[in-house]
Amino acid sequence: MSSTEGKTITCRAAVAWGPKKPLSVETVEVAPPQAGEVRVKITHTAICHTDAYTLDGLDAEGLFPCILGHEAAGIVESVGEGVTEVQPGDKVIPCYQAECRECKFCLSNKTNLCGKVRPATGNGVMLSDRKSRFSVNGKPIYHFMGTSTFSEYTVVHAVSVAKLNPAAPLEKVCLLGCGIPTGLGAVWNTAKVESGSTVAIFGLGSVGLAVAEGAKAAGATEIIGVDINPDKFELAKNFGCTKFINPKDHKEPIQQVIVDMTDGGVDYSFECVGNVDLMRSALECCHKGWGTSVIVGVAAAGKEISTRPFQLVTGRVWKGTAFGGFKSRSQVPQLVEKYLNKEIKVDEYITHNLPFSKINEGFDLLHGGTCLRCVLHMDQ
Ligand SMILES: NC(=O)C1=CN([C@@H]2O[C@H](COP(=O)(O)OP(=O)(O)OC[C@H]3O[C@@H](n4cnc5c(N)ncnc54)[C@H](O)[C@@H]3O)[C@@H](O)[C@H]2O)C=CC1
Ligand SMILES: N[C@@H](CCC(=O)N[C@@H](CSC=O)C(=O)NCC(=O)O)C(=O)O
Ligand SMILES: [Zn+2]
Ligand SMILES: [Zn+2]
Repeated sequence: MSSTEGKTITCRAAVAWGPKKPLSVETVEVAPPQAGEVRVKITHTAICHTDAYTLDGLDAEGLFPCILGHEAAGIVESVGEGVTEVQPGDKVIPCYQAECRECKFCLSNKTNLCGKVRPATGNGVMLSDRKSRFSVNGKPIYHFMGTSTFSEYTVVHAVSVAKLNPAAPLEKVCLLGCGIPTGLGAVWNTAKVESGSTVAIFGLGSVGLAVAEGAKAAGATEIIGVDINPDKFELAKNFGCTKFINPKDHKEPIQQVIVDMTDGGVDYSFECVGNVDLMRSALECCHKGWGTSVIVGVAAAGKEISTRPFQLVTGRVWKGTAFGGFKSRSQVPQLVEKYLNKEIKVDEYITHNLPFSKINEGFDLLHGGTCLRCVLHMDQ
């Protein structure tokens, strides 16, 4: 039993007071976990583009003030009534895609989505009482994605906690909380890329590179990387890309360039930017009759996709993925094992490490074009 069990913890957190405002690292109060909840001491958290997307005011569900962060790892500090699957001292990853294993989504083999806590997490509160566990001098601060990992301590729903192998290095496996599983799973679960396939990847950030790694592992023979930043291409080779295209080097639409170079189009494409025009290009570069395009990128509130219906009538498939289609509590531990067995990369995605106190520098790095993932160390 921890000395803080049942008590409010006062700790550091990076508060987003409003859209486009720098985060403010300050003292927050974190209330004890209620029934069905877990309080986690976050040891390491990365910054994902989706954090920046919400901070920039682009998130339809964005609420302020809030504590962002959703790609992290830590150690259970205490659990609320009825929680039996984890206990204080366990190494865990908070999962924004919950897995209650009871709702109709969880009972379906067709999706990794879960309906139990999503109505609460989309409103920045906990399910049991529709209230927040965070406050600053008594003023409530919203949760984010049911994770809020930009805090030394956070409270999450027990159905959102993946228990890890105690041998897992938290400073590395924190990245298995979002981007890497999303890219790998987009290939393995959502598209189900077969050996010998041709693949096009739009956007060679962490997610796009994980798509490349997943496609290579699936036996794809041609993996075309598309990015407007040529500095990404050398790096992308190490993840499996075999060819590169910079749309800025071509007058024709990028989808035509790809159709011309692949005898009619690719078998699979993945949009990993969040740009609706690129989503159209990604669909239209797919092969007639069977080509499948997966939307991974998160587009700003209000944005919509469009294409000619004829593209679908003639056999192309347009789909999307959330967290790569992985069922979180069940499969994140398996991904950790794959990492420990050197079957998947993690270290290669970490380009920067910073103390938590420098979180705003971490966001600047994200926008700089040279950072894949920056890991924040919460004890610094
Ligand atoms: N669906 C899901 O579950 C998840 C979605 N995401 C989303 O995936 C997207 C990618 O995430 P990250 O890899 O972290 O982002 P990132 O910003 O690191 O990578 C984006 C890449 O796209 C390139 N790019 C930008 N505009 C382009 C254009 N017009 N044409 C070609 N390339 C272009 C950039 O140079 C960069 O290399 C984001 O929208 C993020 O919100 C991230 C994690 C999970
Ligand atoms: N609140 C956003 C939702 C944006 C989105 O699509 N989020 C992804 C994860 S992105 C992680 O980096 C996701 O899993 N969506 C499914 C879900 O249940 O939210 C908006 O409203 O646009
Ligand atoms: Zn993310
Ligand atoms: Zn569920």
